[in-house]
Amino acid sequence: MTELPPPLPADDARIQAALTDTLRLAAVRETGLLDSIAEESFDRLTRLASTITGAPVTFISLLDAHRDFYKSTFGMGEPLSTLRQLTGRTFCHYSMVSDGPLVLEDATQLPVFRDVPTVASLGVRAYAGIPLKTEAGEVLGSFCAVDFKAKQWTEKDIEILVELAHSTMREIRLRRALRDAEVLNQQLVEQIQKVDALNLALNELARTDPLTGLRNRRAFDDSLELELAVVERTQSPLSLLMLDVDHFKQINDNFGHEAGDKVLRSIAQVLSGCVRIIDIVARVGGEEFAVILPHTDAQGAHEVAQRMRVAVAQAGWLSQPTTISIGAASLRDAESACSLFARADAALYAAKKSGRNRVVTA
Ligand SMILES: Nc1nc2c(ncn2[C@@H]2O[C@H](COP(=O)(O)OP(=O)(O)OP(=O)(O)O)[C@@H](O)[C@H]2O)c(=O)[nH]1
Repeated sequence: MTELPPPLPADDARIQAALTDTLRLAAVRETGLLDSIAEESFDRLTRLASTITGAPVTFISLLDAHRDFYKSTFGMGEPLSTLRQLTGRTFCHYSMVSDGPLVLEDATQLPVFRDVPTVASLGVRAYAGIPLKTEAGEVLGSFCAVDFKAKQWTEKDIEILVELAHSTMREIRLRRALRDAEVLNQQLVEQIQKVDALNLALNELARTDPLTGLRNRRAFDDSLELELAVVERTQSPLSLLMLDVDHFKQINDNFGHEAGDKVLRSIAQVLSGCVRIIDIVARVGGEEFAVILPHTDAQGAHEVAQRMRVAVAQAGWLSQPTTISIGAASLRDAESACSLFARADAALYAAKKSGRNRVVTA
């Protein structure tokens, strides 16, 4: 490389303008590498550069507005290897504004370059820096090799450094693509979570009676099957109440459909207020309700049913009392949900037949 003329140092104003150029700085920050820790994928490249060129020190610099950040250093030794950033004018600044590789055999012999602080402070004499250029033409920093004695860089040395600078840029692009993919992935996860939440809400809606907010018939059927499965394991008692509002047609006829709706909502509240948290209250028909009472025998079920009947009768929502009839049935050995439901319903029918506003146990 001795036949190359010594490079002309760029003037300070040009370097300063390039250092603080907003597009270039944005590109540097976009790498996401500033202040990041050392990584093998970059260290491998600086190590290789030293091995092949024989330069004792190699490094990858990223030029922020007011400091050089070293993403990877090789051969600097302690404590220099922990010095991951430099301030003041550096060779990399000249490399940034040089059109191609900046190759200096002996900085101490060259005007301006000899005044670069690291010449005096660290004893740097030879420098070869390959600008790290984005596809848009922004220079992020340099891939550099340094020697502490004058060095005649061979063409092969420079070719290798140029190749490794390309590899560094590929690594930077790859990291960027990975980050973008991670962001996309995160967005996808969030979308899936939203859809899941919506599905959950929809499912809940499909199982809820819109008028009273209680479980609807479908949810009731599922709950009864589930509770029966529990009973099969635990052998605990379980009872079912079927409730029907007495003469509800008259309520609608006398006070209007809206008043009828209001009564249904109020009954739902009263029934819910009469049970434990594990009990399940559902609206299973127009003016029909059902209550599943886990861990409750016939006597317990009768007590709950009476409590509900009295609470509704005493409510006084309308100028005439509202009453309910209740059929109660307790699960028999190996009985199906269907059979239990039919027996409770038959008991309800008996309560209606025998005068209403009463509880009949199957
Ligand atoms: N307001 C209102 N009325 C309803 C709703 N669903 C059913 N109904 C009414 O409830 C009434 C039920 O009447 P019937 O089945 O004859 O029974 P009932 O009048 O309560 O008489 P018994 O059950 O024999 O005491 C009908 O008039 C239905 O229109 C509802 O969501 N809102």
